[in-house]
Amino acid sequence: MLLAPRIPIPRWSQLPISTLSRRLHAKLKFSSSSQTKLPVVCENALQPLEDDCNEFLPWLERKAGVEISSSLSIGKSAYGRSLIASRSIQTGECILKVPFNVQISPENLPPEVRNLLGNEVGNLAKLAVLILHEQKMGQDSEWSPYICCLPQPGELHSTIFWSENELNMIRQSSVYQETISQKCQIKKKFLESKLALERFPDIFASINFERFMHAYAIVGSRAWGSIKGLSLIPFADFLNHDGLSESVVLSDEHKQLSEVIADRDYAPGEEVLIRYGKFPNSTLLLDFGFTLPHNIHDQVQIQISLPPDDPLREMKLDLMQKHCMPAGKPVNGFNSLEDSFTIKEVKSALGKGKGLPQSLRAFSRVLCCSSTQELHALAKEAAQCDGRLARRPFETRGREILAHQLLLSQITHFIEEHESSIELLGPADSSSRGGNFVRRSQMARDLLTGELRVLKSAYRWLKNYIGILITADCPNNDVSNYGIIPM
Ligand SMILES: C[S@@+](CC[C@H](N)C(=O)[O-])C[C@H]1O[C@@H](n2cnc3c(N)ncnc32)[C@H](O)[C@@H]1O
Repeated sequence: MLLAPRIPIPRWSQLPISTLSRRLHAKLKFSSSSQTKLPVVCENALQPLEDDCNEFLPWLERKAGVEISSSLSIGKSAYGRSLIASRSIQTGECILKVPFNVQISPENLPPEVRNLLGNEVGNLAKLAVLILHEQKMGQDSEWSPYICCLPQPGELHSTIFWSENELNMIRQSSVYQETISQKCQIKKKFLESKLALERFPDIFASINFERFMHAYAIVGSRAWGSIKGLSLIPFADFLNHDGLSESVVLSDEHKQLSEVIADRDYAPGEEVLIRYGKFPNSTLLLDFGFTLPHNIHDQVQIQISLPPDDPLREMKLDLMQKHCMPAGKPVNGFNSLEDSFTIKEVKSALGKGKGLPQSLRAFSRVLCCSSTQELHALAKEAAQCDGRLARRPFETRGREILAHQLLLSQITHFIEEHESSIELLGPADSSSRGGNFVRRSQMARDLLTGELRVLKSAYRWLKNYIGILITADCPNNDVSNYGIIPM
């Protein structure tokens, strides 16, 4: 997550650390409506904390030398540890302030370890090493009360911890591939850190890849990043996520603290939630190990490729590269025309709201060209406009229809794949296997149904667009000239 700077007009934007790192080289059930935010009656009633957490806040306040919160206490909900209003909270009230001096950053690593970890290791891995170090110190760690509260192995549900069988449930989603890449990335970080760790066998001898990955996932799901780097913010990191909340963790450089302002009133006993970011279920699942049943930020990543037997393949590839189309980038060093496009929910099939990404529509226009003349015409048009290829509808309506029919058939294919994967999962909670499998099946279902919703919205938009073109061109719906099947 990214800390929003504490500036007069707050910027409500955050990113999870692991998403950031990937880009750079990373129940108490509440209704999801921000208007009501009433607790939904469920089996997961809020429980007072039965473990040492009663002592946690006083310990942190002693360490910080200031009061951190007068309105929150630590509780347990189905989301794990959580922060609960210990009295009425008013909208706009500052509910916690955690000074920088009790935040944990790579600077807190013992200098002899820190100096051995090169820049290439990165802050996320350094913080993971720090957690492993403090765990080894046990009661002697100055952070021991905090380290004890972190999730244990087996308690995290990011897809990096899923078995091959469990991962198969989400094979149709891009999260499947992203999980594999993320595990490779963590392995790389482990090997880079290992060289340094081996110099301290008494501390790190028992550290294997699994333990490193667990520590890495802890950091990825609960550290905040800012221009200064990356830090764990004890107490603030007990706050759970609501995608509709307007509360985020703010950073005040001037006062040297992080704080949270309530975005609504809370009654005593209610769980206080913040927004980690405007994250789709794919991000929540990979980086945080949970999903939301209906996530308004859902999106789907689709991959479209140019058929290898397209006679104009080389020319199309060349043109796309010249015009810096994302899909023109060589993949794995090969001249492959394939890339992924992100589709968000298309709000209305009738033209209101956002349509499909322009880059995707441009890609399919290039894909459907069947002569060198057509491609030359696209290049000429791009040169005369803003340099971007195929951004305008084809002048010949039939070509525009074909380009969008091509997209429609791809989207239909993705819809069918998602539908059969969801069917294979069976109805919710019907699995005879208990524990993690049931939980992860539900996450897979949330992920795939969210992506399906987005795909269907794209499908409706495309059908509507094609329908308009066909009707405009062929009032009698005689589309036989185009070789198009009437819809
Ligand atoms: C920053 S920590 C929040 C405190 C955490 N519950 C704990 O036990 O320490 C983030 C983790 O909390 C859980 N979490 C947060 N919001 C959630 C939600 N809306 N639904 C399910 N789990 C959630 C996930 O396990 C996530 O990785």
